[in-house]
Amino acid sequence: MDEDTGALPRKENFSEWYNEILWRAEIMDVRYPVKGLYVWYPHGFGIRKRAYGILRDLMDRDHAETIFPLLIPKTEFMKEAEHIKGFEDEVYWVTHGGTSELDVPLALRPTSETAIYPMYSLWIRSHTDLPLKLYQVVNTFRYETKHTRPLIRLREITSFKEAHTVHATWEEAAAQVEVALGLYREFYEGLRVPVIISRRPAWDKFPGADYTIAVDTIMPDGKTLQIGTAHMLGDHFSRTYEITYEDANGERQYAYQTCYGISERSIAAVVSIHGDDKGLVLPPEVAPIEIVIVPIIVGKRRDEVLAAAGALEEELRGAGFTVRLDTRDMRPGAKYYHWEMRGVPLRVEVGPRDIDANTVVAVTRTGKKTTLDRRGVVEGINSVLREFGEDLSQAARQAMADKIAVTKTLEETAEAVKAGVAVVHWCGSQECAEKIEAAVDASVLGSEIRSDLIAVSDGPCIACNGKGTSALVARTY
Ligand SMILES: Nc1ncnc2c1ncn2[C@@H]1O[C@H](COS(=O)(=O)NC(=O)[C@@H](N)CS)[C@@H](O)[C@H]1O
Ligand SMILES: [Zn+2]
Repeated sequence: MDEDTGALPRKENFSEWYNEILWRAEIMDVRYPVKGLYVWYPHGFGIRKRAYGILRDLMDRDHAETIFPLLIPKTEFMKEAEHIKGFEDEVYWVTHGGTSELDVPLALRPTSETAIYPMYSLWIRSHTDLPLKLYQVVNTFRYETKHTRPLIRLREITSFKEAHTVHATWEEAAAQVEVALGLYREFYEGLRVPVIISRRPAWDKFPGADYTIAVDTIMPDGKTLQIGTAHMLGDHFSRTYEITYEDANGERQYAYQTCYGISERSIAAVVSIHGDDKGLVLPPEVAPIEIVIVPIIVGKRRDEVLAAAGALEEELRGAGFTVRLDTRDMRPGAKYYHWEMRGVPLRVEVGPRDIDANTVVAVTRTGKKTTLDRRGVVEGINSVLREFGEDLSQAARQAMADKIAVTKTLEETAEAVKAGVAVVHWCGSQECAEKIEAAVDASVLGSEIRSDLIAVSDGPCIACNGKGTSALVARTY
């Protein structure tokens, strides 16, 4: 990559800041010659790798990972009416193999229900086969007609983690939706990304689902980003794909299902929420390089400093950190700038004074400086990084809290959604939702809100004065 120079746009100009940081911090190259398809730079891929490592650890607690085929025969895809209606404008079709036309066109999976469920129908025979909980991390394809955006709205979703579970009863499936939301909450805690969970209105639920519960975060420009969803599928798909099981009395029953997904929007959230005017700020948990060592080389003691820096690198690597010793022939300030842009959480400086005092200077990405004893340096760094991660969580929570306003009238709501999320009383009717959306130029995002930053209450619907409860209204990505 060409060495970067010059300051980023200020983060308050979020859209420009976001577009520039993707290449300046070597996350994604947007120059691929197909709209909506982008290329991971290795540094960005390293963030994804660590983030999805956390996600897999959570999923592997009680799911099994596998991979289903990418291509779905039209005959299977077209079976579930509501699902088709929801996706027919977004599906890519493969119609030829080489020069010969395929007798059955093949869909590129937009999501994998119609690839997986015909196999579930073959695999599930008895209640002893249940519950079945599988997931895959694959690329999926959606011919998005809305504005595409790297990491946020892609036509090839490269990091689509989709779980598909099968249960004997509706209640067990409903409980699994709650398990999924718990996993997502833990995942985003690991990324230090605050979330608001809510139930999507019926007209926004996943095609073919009974209901959808979504995980949103609030981006720096006040718009919300849906960074995960969990769907209760009931027995809609099991009736369409004949997923039945013999119960303990030998009766054939239709199974009940859920599915839940996360994509690289999780990385968009990390980049957007923690970044600052100097570049990326990465939580240690997902930083491809956690520590960069910068030797402060002063004249004749050059070799001594380099030797000390090398020994420190060995020790830190031995302790399990991903560490980089930067011995490039550059001013220290230019090195600081380079690694700050890439979000490295901790810089450790080693100079002649430190050697004499048997200390090192640790500087976090957000500028907190600590002098550490060279002896016990691993413990010292661990506590500095732990505190750094906590500080990121707190700052992100506060930033979210500052973007949430409880509003009582349409006028107040119209004002509030320009900078963030409004919490209003809504009766739940589509008619009132449309009135609200028209009046405030934002979306009714969800009800049954779960967030420790929002106190849910009852009150008169701001559109009809009827019995209402708290609901989210916001502009969305
Ligand atoms: N075009 C897109 N680009 C990036 N991420 C997307 C895109 N479309 C959806 N997502 C993300 O993927 C998540 C799951 O997608 S979904 O349509 O809501 N749900 C499903 O596809 C279900 N089969 C659960 S896996 C969404 O919550 C959203 O965060
Ligand atoms: Zn109403």
